[in-house]
Parts: sequence; C-alpha cells; structure tokens
Amino acid sequence: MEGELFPRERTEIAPGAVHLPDWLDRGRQRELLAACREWARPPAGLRTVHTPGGGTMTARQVCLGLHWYPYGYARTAVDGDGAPVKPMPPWLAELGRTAVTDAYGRPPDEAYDIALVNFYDGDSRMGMHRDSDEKSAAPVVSLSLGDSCLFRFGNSASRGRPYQDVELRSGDLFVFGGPSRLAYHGVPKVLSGTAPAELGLTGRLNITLRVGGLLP
Ligand SMILES: O=C(O)CCC(=O)C(=O)O
Ligand SMILES: [Fe+2]
Repeated sequence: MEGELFPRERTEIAPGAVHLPDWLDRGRQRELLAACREWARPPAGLRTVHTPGGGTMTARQVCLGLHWYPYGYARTAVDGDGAPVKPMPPWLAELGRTAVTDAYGRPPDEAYDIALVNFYDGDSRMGMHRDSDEKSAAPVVSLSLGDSCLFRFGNSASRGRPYQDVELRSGDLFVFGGPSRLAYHGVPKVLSGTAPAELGLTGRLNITLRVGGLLP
C-alpha cells in the first residue's frame, strides 16, 4: 500500500536485526528483477530444493557465488543440473556492503560472496530455520521484490515464540547480524497480488546476501 498516513520507519526488530522499508527505489528494484530473471535461467538456474527428511521447499531457488543445498555449500549445483554456480557479481557484493553500512552505521568487515535468490508464488512459504551453514559471522542482508510477505523473526534458541511478524514489501531491506545472526526466521505467508503493478512481477523474490567464510 502506498500513500499511507504514516510512513513506515526504520525499526530494530531485535538487537542486530534492522528493517529499512523502501530501501531500494523502483528503478533499482527493476534492475534487480531483470538480473534475477537472468540468474534463474539454466545452467545452474532456478531449482526445487528437496530436504534430506523428504520435504520439498515451496520457494524455488537459485544461488550465486556458492551453491547452497541442504545443508552446505558447493561450487556446482549438486542438487540441480550439476553445472558450476554462477559468479557473485561485484555490484551485488557492493550492494550488500552498502546495506550493512546503512543498517548499522558502519561497513561490514568482510566482502559479500554468496547470494540466494528465492522465488515464491502465491502458495509458497518458508519454514522457521537458521542461516547456519556459513563460517562467517557477518550479517545476512535480505532484499525483497514483488509481493509483500509476512516475515517471522524469532529467537536463537527455538523455532517457537518469542517471535515478531514483520511485513516485508517490495524494496524493503532487512539485515540480521550480531546477537540476531543465528535467530530462527521464516516466511509464513505471501500476500498475493500486492506487488507494485509497474514492476511486472507476479509473486515474490527474496535475495539474501551472505559472507561464506568458505572460499580460500
Ligand atoms: O524470503 C525471505 O524473506 C527469507 C529467505 C531466507 O530466510 C533464506 O533464504 O534463508
Ligand atoms: Fe534464512
């Protein structure tokens, strides 16, 4: 919703977890969307992720820099077509650095070298989980495009309460690091049909930027 009575404000959801609404302007959102469409193409393109327990993730995913699979990182799409993962573009690493600087008032110590792009259609969700396969403690940077969603941000001890639900809209930035780096989080609901019409996206894209601490 635009033109609302009170502008949405920067909010610290938990220590080290910061929501910056409307961080990307429409032009930047369009550029990112165009890039996501290219990354989603084969080889090593968008795929369905299966978990070892027999589950299927409803959000489809493509990775850059290193390929995430449940539960580790590889240089090739080991659970997809086996092709080498696409490189992390320097401009995207720079966007991660700028995001952390804006969220925390100081730049990160390390360079962003991994991106996970998740595509959610109207029925997709993501269960509560921690981003714990990275060796670096650098904050996770999350960018949202398209449909809004309910993002659930919890605690580091369990998937349950206490947690807070935040609406993430197209262009929003969410950064979680420090004491919140290993907090459980998930996406219980995508709000279908809420994407800005001029973006031309049905569904939701989320891009998380991470520092692996894994490359030599
Ligand atoms: O889609 C989101 O907002 C969260 C994605 C996420 O948690 C992940 O990729 O690990
Ligand atoms: Fe995550």
